[in-house]
Amino acid sequence: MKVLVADDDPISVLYLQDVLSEWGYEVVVAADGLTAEAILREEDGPLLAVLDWMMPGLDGIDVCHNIRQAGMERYVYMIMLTSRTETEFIVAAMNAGADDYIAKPFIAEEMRVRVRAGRRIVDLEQELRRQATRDALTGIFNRGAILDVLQKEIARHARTPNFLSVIFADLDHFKGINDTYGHLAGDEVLREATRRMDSMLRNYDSFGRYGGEELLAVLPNCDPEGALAVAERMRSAMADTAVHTPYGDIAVTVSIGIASVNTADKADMTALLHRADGALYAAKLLGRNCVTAAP
Ligand SMILES: Nc1nc2c(ncn2[C@@H]2O[C@H](COP(=O)(O)OP(=O)(O)OP(=O)(O)O)[C@@H](O)[C@H]2O)c(=O)[nH]1
Repeated sequence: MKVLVADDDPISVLYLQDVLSEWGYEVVVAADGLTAEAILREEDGPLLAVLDWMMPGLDGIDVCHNIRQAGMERYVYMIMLTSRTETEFIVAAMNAGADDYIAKPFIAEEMRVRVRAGRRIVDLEQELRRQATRDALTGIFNRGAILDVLQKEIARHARTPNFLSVIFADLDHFKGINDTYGHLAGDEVLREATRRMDSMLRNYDSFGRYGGEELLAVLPNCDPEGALAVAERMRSAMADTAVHTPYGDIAVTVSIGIASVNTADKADMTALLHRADGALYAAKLLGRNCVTAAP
């Protein structure tokens, strides 16, 4: 796990770097408050931080305050390093958003257990977030989370001329699979189908379970031709090989509807989903196991 050490005293930084690396942490260093804040705000920034109170630019208190105000999605656990241990200072640090403090000069063992306590909180927070955003059966995003991703992608690319595509995929005659092989076999098929289709997506695409056996992929920076190619790969990943389950090999196909929008054209999430859903309906009408693009 990454830990940010923000301190303008190079000796103190070296010592902290030494002990934290020895305990298995990956240390990121900032020599002033502004750099510390910028690092913590990075998309993949550290979730744990040890901040010196006195720093040039922004001090540790300002950094805590700004990070809490930033409304970041992930929680950053911040430990204030301070030579001021009177109650009023501690209260000020905690009020600014610090989670804990350590008196300077610190004893390594105390630092170790306090950072470990922080790590426990961060781990718990991440697990809660995972449970809240993932579908329990398939492990892909749940409906709320994939719609959240789509909304954010639309907002992120608003006013940039760029294509955003969505893919709606629905397993064909899934009720029949449940009826013939049982619900547990249906679950296996659903799990394997999401795994196969997910593996056809790029790293920056997202995949979620929209409803029962209806899946939604969000493809940023992907034009209609690109989306068609991905959807076709998803379709054949299902049609080409039956799903091997303890209840027998089960052949299953998927119908797919796609819709693309140029994000410069004030994309509307509901309208985009509606178009993709219409395309999926058309694919079902065409006899299933095919891909249809919305006009
Ligand atoms: N095993 C299993 N079945 C599910 C799950 N979620 C939804 N289903 C089933 O998926 C089936 C969907 O059936 P329908 O909506 O009639 O669609 P279909 O049989 O796939 O037919 P078409 O979509 O028209 O090709 C229902 O029988 C649901 O009970 C799940 O998590 N596990």
